[in-house]
Amino acid sequence: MVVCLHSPNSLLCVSIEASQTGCDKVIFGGNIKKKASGATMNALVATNRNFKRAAKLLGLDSKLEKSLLIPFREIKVECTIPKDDGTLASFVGFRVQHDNARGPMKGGIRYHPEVDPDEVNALAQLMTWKTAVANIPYGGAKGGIGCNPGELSVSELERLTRVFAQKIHDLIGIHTDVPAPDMGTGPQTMAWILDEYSKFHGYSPAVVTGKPIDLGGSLGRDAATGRGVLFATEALLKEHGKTISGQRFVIQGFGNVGAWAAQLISEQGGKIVAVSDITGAIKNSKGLDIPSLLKHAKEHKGVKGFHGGDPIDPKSILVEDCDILIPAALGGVINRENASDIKSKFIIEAANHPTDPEADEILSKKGVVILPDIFANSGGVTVSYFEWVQNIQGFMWDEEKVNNELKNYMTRGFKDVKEMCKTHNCDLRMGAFTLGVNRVARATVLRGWGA
Ligand SMILES: NC(=O)C1=CN([C@@H]2O[C@H](COP(=O)(O)OP(=O)(O)OC[C@H]3O[C@@H](n4cnc5c(N)ncnc54)[C@H](O)[C@@H]3O)[C@@H](O)[C@H]2O)C=CC1
Ligand SMILES: O=C(O)CCC(=O)C(=O)O
Repeated sequence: MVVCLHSPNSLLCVSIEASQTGCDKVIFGGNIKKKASGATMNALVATNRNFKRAAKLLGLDSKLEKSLLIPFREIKVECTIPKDDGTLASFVGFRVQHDNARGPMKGGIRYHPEVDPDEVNALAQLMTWKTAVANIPYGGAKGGIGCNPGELSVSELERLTRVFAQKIHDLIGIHTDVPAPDMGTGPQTMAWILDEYSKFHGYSPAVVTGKPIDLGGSLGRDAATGRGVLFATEALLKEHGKTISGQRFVIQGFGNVGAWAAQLISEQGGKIVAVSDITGAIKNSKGLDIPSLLKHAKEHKGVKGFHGGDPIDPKSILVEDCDILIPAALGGVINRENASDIKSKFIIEAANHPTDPEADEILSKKGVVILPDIFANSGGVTVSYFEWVQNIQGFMWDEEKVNNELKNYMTRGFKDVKEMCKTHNCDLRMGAFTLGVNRVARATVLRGWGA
């Protein structure tokens, strides 16, 4: 038997087919670390830096600081599936459970070629602070599989999801860890995980959120992250004596979050002047017709080729002229290389960790106001919480109640963040970090160490 030890040194994006390697089995080895590429800082280094700044502002004890930083549990599993053509493909799946001091760990599962252990770790940590900022009774987790979902058929995606669920089913659960969708996954992915989990543990809809409505999903969850972005933006603008109406927006990413944000913002009179996705970028200084663009993107699987605007270089999207920039795709996109060219006055972080700490410094000197991810995109996990509550109660809320409650949480969250900014004389990112870290630290100390 020939065994091939495979240790990729950069991206964990490979789908290695055993038949292609000439080996009987492919083993993914080593402690794989993704190096920061070009101007982008490693996601975990960046997140730890923000955490440490917050810990310093709070005057946290160094031992407590260390305990909050180390993840509760890191899971790495090999997922091999037969592809539709009969060959085998192996993928690596991760679930990092960062902290459970405030409740069950909570966070999405991402399918993307650039999923790597450091990034999943960073995203799991961000979930811990995010659920605390939102003041919902959860800790933080995140998962991912290094794959390109666009290159897999629906039945391949189903097999991959079921194998992943088989490997982690004992480590997730209604009161331990509750997954949800993230980039490259959606309600159907959650339905497969629910079905696979239920084979081992009995039917348990609350084990995942972001499910299809027919399986106990919540009304309003699909739009929740985008709607939360709208409420967060309204709260920020109000403080600056402005409203959404008449502001010019640029949005990077036109998936679940970006497309819903665009729709809801344009309904409030905001002008979306440019958007991009993986297929391309388009611009119309008079404002894009969002309903037509949504129809086009659905029919053509992307924004490319939309006739209601001019094509532009997707690389320039973040530096397009606008009042408000909304990154709603990948992490680390705003970095030391492009920060000084950014023209917007406000950045609303709909994506997770879109801004490097180095870019934060540059933008702060330019007077750009950044609404940080752990508050700005917390609408998704907040409505996930409502979904979990509805499942446990066995009682479905109407959409108006979901949206009204979401608005209450986002408005209160903004007030709480601002309060911390005042207390610690800091920017909104540190306001949100100190708020989240302080709440988790308090819960940790109250629970004690079982001595
Ligand atoms: N779905 C959710 O409820 C939440 C998502 N987020 C974050 O929001 C961001 C977007 O997530 P979703 O909209 O759910 O994912 P999605 O998979 O629905 O959409 C992702 C979008 O990003 C675009 N994209 C991918 N690579 C790109 C690139 N190199 N340049 C430009 N566009 C690119 C895709 O074409 C697509 O339009 C992620 O950072 C995710 O972690 C945060 C909170 C909750
Ligand atoms: O809805 C959830 O539970 C988590 C959403 C998520 O992954 C995120 O907020 O980044």
